[in-house]
Order: sequence, then C-alpha cells, then structure tokens
Amino acid sequence: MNSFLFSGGNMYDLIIIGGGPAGLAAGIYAVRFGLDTLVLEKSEISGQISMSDIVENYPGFPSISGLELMEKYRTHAQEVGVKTKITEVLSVRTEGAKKIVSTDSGDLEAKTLIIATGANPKHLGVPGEKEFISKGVSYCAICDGPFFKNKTVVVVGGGNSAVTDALLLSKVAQNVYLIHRRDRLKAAKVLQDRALATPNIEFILNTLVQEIAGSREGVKKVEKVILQDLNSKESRELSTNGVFIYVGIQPNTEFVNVEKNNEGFIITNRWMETSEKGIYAAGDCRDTPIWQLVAAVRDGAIAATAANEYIESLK
Ligand SMILES: Cc1cc2nc3c(=O)[nH]c(=O)nc-3n(C[C@H](O)[C@H](O)[C@H](O)COP(=O)(O)OP(=O)(O)OC[C@H]3O[C@@H](n4cnc5c(N)ncnc54)[C@H](O)[C@@H]3O)c2cc1C
Repeated sequence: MNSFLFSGGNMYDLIIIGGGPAGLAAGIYAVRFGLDTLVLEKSEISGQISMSDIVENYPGFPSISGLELMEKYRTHAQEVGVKTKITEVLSVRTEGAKKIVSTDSGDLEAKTLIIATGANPKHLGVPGEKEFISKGVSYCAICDGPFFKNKTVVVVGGGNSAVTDALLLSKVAQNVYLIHRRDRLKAAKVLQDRALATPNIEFILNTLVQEIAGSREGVKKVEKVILQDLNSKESRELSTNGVFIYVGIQPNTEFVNVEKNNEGFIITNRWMETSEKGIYAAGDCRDTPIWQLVAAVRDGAIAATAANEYIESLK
C-alpha cells in the first residue's frame, strides 16, 4: 500500500483530500510553507493519470508513461515530507475554527482543507471499453488526439465536448465519425455548423455503439466498433483505430457541501477558495475549463498558497 509517514493524532494544519497530481502538488507546496500536511487518498497515491500509457504534453517530459510520472510525483512528495494515509473521505464539516474530516477509518481534524478528488469520465458501459482504455479508447482528445495522425477515429456523444473534440481530431485524423444515439446533437449550433462544414467529419445519428473490438494478440489495439441503427435495428461494423467517448464526466464531490455548478464541479475563485471559508478546491473536481495535468498542479500550488495565507490569518 502506498502510504508513507502517517503520524495521526493531533490537529493538522492542512488536510488534502485526493492523492492525484493536484493533491500532491498542493502537498509539496504546503510542506515547503512549513504546514503539517496530510494527504488522504481512497485507493492509490497516483490519481487517474496512472491509467495512461503515454503522456506527451507535460512540459519537461517529452514522452513518459502515466505510471512513471506519478511515481515521480509520489517520490517528490515523500522526500519533502508530505504525509499520506489510504482512507476514503465520507464527509467534511466545519466546527468553529476546525474542519472535521470523517473517513472510513475515523475522524481527523485540520485548520484548513483542500479538496482534490478529481473527476471520472462516465463510461459507455459496452463490451471492450474498459479493456481497450489507452489502447485506442480515450476520453480526452487534447491528451491522445496526436496518437491518431492520419488514422480513423470515432467520437461518441452529442454534446459540446464531443463536437469540440471531433473538430480537434479532424485536424489530425484522416476520418472522424461522430456517433450519437439521438437524431440531433445537443451541442451549440455554432459548433454543429463548424463540424458539418468540416469535410473529414461524418455524422452517424440514431446509432448506438454496442461493442468496441480489436486485436488481443501481441499489441492490443482497437480495430472496430459494432454499431446498431436504432431505426432499422440492424447492426454493422465500422473499422476504426480510436474511440473517443464523451457521455459525461462525474466529479467526486458528493461528500462536501460547498457551492457547485449544475454538474457537481466545485466553484472557486482564482485563489481556489470555495464558498466555505478555509476550504479550497484544486484540479479536475473544480469548475475548470480543461482537465489536464498542468492545470491540476497549478491549482494545487495556488490552493496551498491560499491555505497558508488563511492559517497565517488565524494567528
Ligand atoms: C487515460 C487518461 C489519460 C490522460 N492523459 C492525459 C495527458 O496525456 N495529459 C494530461 O495533461 N492529462 C491527461 N489526463 C487527465 C489527467 O489525468 C487529469 O487531468 C489529472 O489526473 C487531474 O488530477 P487531479 O489530482 O485533479 O485528479 P485525479 O488524478 O483524478 O486524482 C484524484 C484522486 O482523488 C482520489 N479520491 C477521490 N475521491 C476521494 C475520497 N472521497 N476520499 C479520498 N480520495 C478520493 C482518487 O482516488 C484520485 O486518486 C488523462 C486522464 C486519463 C484517465
């Protein structure tokens, strides 16, 4: 288990909930401010980037696997003295000047909190999807689009994210198929018009993706999707190298009662302050325009700086 140096007992200066890039960046900054800091993580200190085979857009690392990058974050945090504990946070509340964090292994206290619990893309839930994640299945065109240069990709979904990323992919891939189960898209008209006017984007509407399939021998990779026409009920195969899925994204924020947007992302100001004094949010769990590593670590650094200022103001 990836837990290092947990002391327990006293009230911490800062508890960070979530041990991904945002949480660890916040931890590194906080310890350097001299704050007694604990990171709580429900599964493994690493965050979702560990699922990625290869990252090519993180400055300083032209090409690195997600696992290797997280190992570097983890070692760095450990070396500067960030404490961690593997436990799931169930709720948080304010009692006077204290923040109480209830976990599946008991209550902990801190002067201030940073929520860095990330968000997870919703899955289509079809056979082959999980098996081919990072082997052709992706939820992020900014991250993985360049791997599909001159190839064929399928984009699943009908909202703004699906159409925006279909447009992005159309600049790299040879063919982009935009597949949606309804007869019209939900995306803004301006985006739809742009996609319609793009010669290498083809719309396939009223259609379900039933399965993602590919080679399992040697190098595992996506080769096709099985589609069902919802009018005729007939199924057919479509050859593709990639499947980009945009059926929603779910932030891990249910346990905290602060102001959120309609989709549950935490609203902050530029200092990462939430609507509750002394509680900050950083990374993918907050209302942010991009879900990326560089954005998450930036947020973490700002949140730790603001948390330090808050603690100073209590003295
Ligand atoms: C397959 C894949 C490929 C990607 N590729 C790239 C890329 O190439 N470039 C790029 O910039 N970005 C990429 N991303 C996006 C990047 O991983 C995220 O933007 C980044 O991880 C966000 O960091 P975070 O710390 O905000 O959240 P996360 O990494 O999601 O970390 C949040 C952590 O909080 C923990 N947690 C959640 N709820 C609780 C709770 N109640 N109690 C305790 N712990 C909790 C989770 O277990 C998790 O470890 C990719 C993502 C995926 C899935």
